[in-house]
Amino acid sequence: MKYIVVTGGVVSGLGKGVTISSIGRMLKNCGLKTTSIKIDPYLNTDAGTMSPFEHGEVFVLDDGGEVDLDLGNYERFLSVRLSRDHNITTGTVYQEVILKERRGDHLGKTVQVVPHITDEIQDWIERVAVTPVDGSGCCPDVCLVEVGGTVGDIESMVFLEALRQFQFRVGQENMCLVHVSLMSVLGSVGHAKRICCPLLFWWVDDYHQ
Ligand SMILES: NC(=O)CC[C@H](N)C(=O)O
Repeated sequence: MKYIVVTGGVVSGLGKGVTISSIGRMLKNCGLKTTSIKIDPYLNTDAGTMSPFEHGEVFVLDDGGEVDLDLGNYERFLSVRLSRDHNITTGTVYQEVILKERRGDHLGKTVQVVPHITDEIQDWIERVAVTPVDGSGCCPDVCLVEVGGTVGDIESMVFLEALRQFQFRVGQENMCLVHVSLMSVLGSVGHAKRICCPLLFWWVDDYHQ
């Protein structure tokens, strides 16, 4: 399994979803089976209770999951059928970890953001990535993962840390990063200011070690 992670920088609404959908479509046209996962760092467990003015229309999946509109683009571009598990939010991850804690899965242990939340995110991605989505019953070859919002959002940090660790779990040769960012050129300076996304460069430096 190969993973392509797409993040965004500076402002949202730059087209991460369309970037994922387009990359996925090109890979599909090359004969690869593609799937996708959308991470929404907000606390809501789904998009169903949010006003369309917040994040756009709510897309309803075959299994009734009310999710971010990006999943609608993935379905249309990649000719796949996704499930509610293809949308991960901070709310769903914490809910799952707290459920396990209450069930006694971690008895005697301190349940923490690292490693319990970060491990849950990685387990979740690995589990859902292999789910057949194109009706053929075959496991996909490539999983595209979109991190919603921007890398500068505090609520995104746990997902970025999980994905940073994920490269070591799956092997760096199996994961690549695409960053969609606004590179502003200030009139007085005359060149693009890459300092606009410092968090990402910390992440990428680690990625290429
Ligand atoms: N803060 C957020 O979770 C942003 C989610 C938003 N749906 C996005 O895709 O960017």
